[in-house]
Amino acid sequence: MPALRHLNKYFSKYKYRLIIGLVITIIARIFATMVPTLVGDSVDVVEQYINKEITDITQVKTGLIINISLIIGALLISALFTFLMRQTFIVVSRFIEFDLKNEIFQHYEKLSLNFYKKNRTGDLMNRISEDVTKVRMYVGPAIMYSVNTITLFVVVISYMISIAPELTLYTLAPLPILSVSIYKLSVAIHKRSTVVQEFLSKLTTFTQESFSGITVIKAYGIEPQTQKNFIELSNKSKEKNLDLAKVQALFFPLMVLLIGFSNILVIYIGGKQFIDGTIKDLGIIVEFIIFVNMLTWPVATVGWVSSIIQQAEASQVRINEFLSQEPEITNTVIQKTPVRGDICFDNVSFTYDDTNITALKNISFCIKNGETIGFIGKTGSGKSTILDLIGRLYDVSSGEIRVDETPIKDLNLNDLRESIGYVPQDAFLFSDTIENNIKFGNEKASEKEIHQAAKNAVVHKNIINFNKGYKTVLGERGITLSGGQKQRVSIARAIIKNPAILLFDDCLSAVDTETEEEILNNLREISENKTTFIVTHRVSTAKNANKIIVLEDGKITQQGTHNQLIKTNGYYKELYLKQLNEKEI
Ligand SMILES: Nc1ncnc2c1ncn2[C@@H]1O[C@H](COP(=O)(O)OP(=O)(O)OP(=O)(O)O)[C@@H](O)[C@H]1O
Repeated sequence: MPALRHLNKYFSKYKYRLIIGLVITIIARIFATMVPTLVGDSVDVVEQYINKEITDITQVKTGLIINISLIIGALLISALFTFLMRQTFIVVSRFIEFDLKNEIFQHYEKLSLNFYKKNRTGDLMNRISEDVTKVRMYVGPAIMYSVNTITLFVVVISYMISIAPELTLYTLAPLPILSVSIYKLSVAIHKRSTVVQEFLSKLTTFTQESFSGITVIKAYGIEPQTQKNFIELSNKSKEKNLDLAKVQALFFPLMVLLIGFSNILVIYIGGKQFIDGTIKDLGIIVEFIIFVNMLTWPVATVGWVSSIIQQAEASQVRINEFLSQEPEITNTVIQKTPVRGDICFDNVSFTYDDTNITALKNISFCIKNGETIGFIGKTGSGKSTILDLIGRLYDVSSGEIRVDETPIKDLNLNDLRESIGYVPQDAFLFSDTIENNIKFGNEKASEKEIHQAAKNAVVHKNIINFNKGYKTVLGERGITLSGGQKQRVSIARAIIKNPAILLFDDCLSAVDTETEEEILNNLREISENKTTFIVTHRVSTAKNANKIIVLEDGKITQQGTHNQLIKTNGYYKELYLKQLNEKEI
């Protein structure tokens, strides 16, 4: 089980708890094994009375009362320690589950965007939830039952051998069959439950997508078709569930059958040995029947535990596969490197690994702190890619980006990202209050600062019109903002961070031109001591920039100020005239 070695560090972390668990288990089992002996003794007392070896009934009664009190005492102590055993092992398994989930999540966060493109979200989620749960079954129940079984075996079997070796052999003979059968059954159950799980995921994805896209479903009137697809899928799911139920139903009958068989063997062989005098006391047979029943579940768990370990190993292999991935972009600089915001692209080219699309070709430009640069160009011309490279979401394929004269790779990555306020093309807001969504840019922001940022992004008035104002919850359980409102909340989030570099990726596209004008005016003041990048399709958004760069197919085709560019024939002038006409219309 090489993959499961990854968990050794956690076992070592919780070693004292595990050792205590081991001691508790041994105590619990020792007290539990006292019960059959006491029952056997009680039968012997009665037997001696019947055989007239004891004639005083009071002596029999006293013997029985003492034994019964001892049985109750041993059972209570054993129950208490069994409770403590679960408390120790299962609690440790929950701790390890928590640690492992955190380890995976932290690692996910470090991984680069390429990792997220190569792997599906469902897969990422499965490894942190389902796979961790399977691993927990190994660190919790599997270890607990193994310790329990080994302890019980050592204590019980050595005792059984000491009092009736031959009978012990016959009694234990069917148990390995039970163990192997349960193992085979567990494997079959696992296979079928994996299929059931897959169908459950399919059903969940289907329903989730249907609810998210309910507007489209209703608008196109495809409810009957959706219903049909759902029924087909849930029928298949039901069939797989029935398959699983069939093998699950075999579990307990199989156990009962094999226990019954062992009991018959004890009675038959024990009876014969009693008759021929090999066994002296009838109490031994009674003891052995109880022992067999005590051993059955632990023996069954050997098979069950083997299957749990196999599943955990497979899950840990999947988890390790992600944990072993190195982030493509790492922070190699420990010392602080504060960022002022002078940025130069020096002959930068960039090709996306997965699509092999060369999004940028020999791009060179410089911008100083306090200046604004606009990027304009057809869709797919490489504008967003430039912003991604500034935040080092990707590293350039060739050329160099310098920030404050330092190559971007020689900057402390955390300082670089902390100095950036980024407003993406698709504004993403969390299912949280508007206030918290804005504060995401600066956790320490006061209420006044939040309101000011929202005012600068011209969304304050919209927010206060909601019943709960800034406390309005967004997302699935809350209200849905319009596209333009989302963009402006996202702008407020960047502004409140007060960063050295502001990156606006086509984030005014859903805002009317008047509001856009108002936001741009506010930004002019805010960005006085900042470096601002504005990506847009609208001339009106870029026109006040100190420099405008026109991109086409990843190359710079034009650059200059608005006034220079409208006098030069080319894409910018054409766009300007077109948008001017639209405005007049
Ligand atoms: N994450 C990505 N992985 C692979 N290829 C990408 C990725 N993002 C963009 N591309 C490709 O790179 C090229 C440039 O895309 P980019 O998003 O930079 O263009 P854009 O000018 O911002 O476009 P738009 O105006 O439509 O936002 C496109 O051909 C696009 O298909």
